[in-house]
Amino acid sequence: MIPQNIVFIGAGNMARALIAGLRRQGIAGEQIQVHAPSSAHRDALAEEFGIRSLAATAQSLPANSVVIYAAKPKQISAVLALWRQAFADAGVLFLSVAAGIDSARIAAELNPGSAIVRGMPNTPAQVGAGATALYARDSVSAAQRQTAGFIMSAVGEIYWLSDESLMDAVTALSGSGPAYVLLFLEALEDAAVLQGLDRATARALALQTVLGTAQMAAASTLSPTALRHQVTSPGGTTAAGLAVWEEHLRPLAQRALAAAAERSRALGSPEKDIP
Ligand SMILES: NC(=O)C1=CN([C@@H]2O[C@H](COP(=O)(O)OP(=O)(O)OC[C@H]3O[C@@H](n4cnc5c(N)ncnc54)[C@H](OP(=O)(O)O)[C@@H]3O)[C@@H](O)[C@H]2O)C=CC1
Ligand SMILES: O=C(O)[C@@H]1CCC=N1
Repeated sequence: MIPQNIVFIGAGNMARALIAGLRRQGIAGEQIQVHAPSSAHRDALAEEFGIRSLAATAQSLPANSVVIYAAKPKQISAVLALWRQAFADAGVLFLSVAAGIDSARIAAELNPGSAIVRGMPNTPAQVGAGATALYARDSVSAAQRQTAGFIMSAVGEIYWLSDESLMDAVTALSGSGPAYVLLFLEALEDAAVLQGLDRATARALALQTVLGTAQMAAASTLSPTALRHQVTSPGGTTAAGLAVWEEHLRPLAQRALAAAAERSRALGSPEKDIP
């Protein structure tokens, strides 16, 4: 179901990516509103995408509105307290992309019967290549589920979860993942410069290698392991490089995802002091 009125709370990176995607999908500018404390930020989005800038907290919203929470996790309680009245309409679908904040907490602070979908997108959404995991509470109707899927599909692939507790792992993998891949790119580039390549060539080759490999893996029916074996000649260069990666990479990946998932759980805990 195509939403008629979409309100963004937050005018940062994720809001911008989603608004761009929705406009690409043909959602009219007047159907989208954005609210954030900084008038400069929300007005800039309004101008760029032809949407409406919402200065004050709305007291009521049209039926079947979708509210997309795209401000920081630590602001969610204050925002819910301010907007609670406007969300009281049973038809409002609340879609939160805040890391760590589970839907039970949102329901407790909003209204136990509220229709709430939790999503975890990632920044490749900026170019329509995002990966978003979604979880819907029981109170979400089939039409609302479809609406949430439509919105997040505007910026890439969607994956529905039936167990919300997996959202911390998803956040650690695909939510934070673009930063890991970018760090990997930086590390490859620096290492290639150490081997004598100029920086521009090192950057271009590293980027095309990661991009091409991801495209190859996505197009193939073979597993990553099988594809890796195709690159690895016995006694060759790849085997020599892989021996070094294998020493550290898997334990590092496990520690990194465990740390990120733990942080996701901490962000969701109102008792913890979140910086
Ligand atoms: N960045 C990422 O890779 C991902 C982020 N997320 C989640 O998305 C959410 C947004 O992240 P991101 O876009 O990166 O953050 P940004 O810092 O880019 O944007 C946050 C926005 O929230 C606004 N804001 C702050 N306080 C309030 C308030 N009281 N009411 C309304 N809006 C407010 C800010 O306003 P102002 O413009 O006035 O400063 C800003 O526009 C977070 O919850 C994050 O966990 C999820 C997946 C990936
Ligand atoms: O770092 C964060 O907390 C957010 C959530 C996932 C990606 N960025």
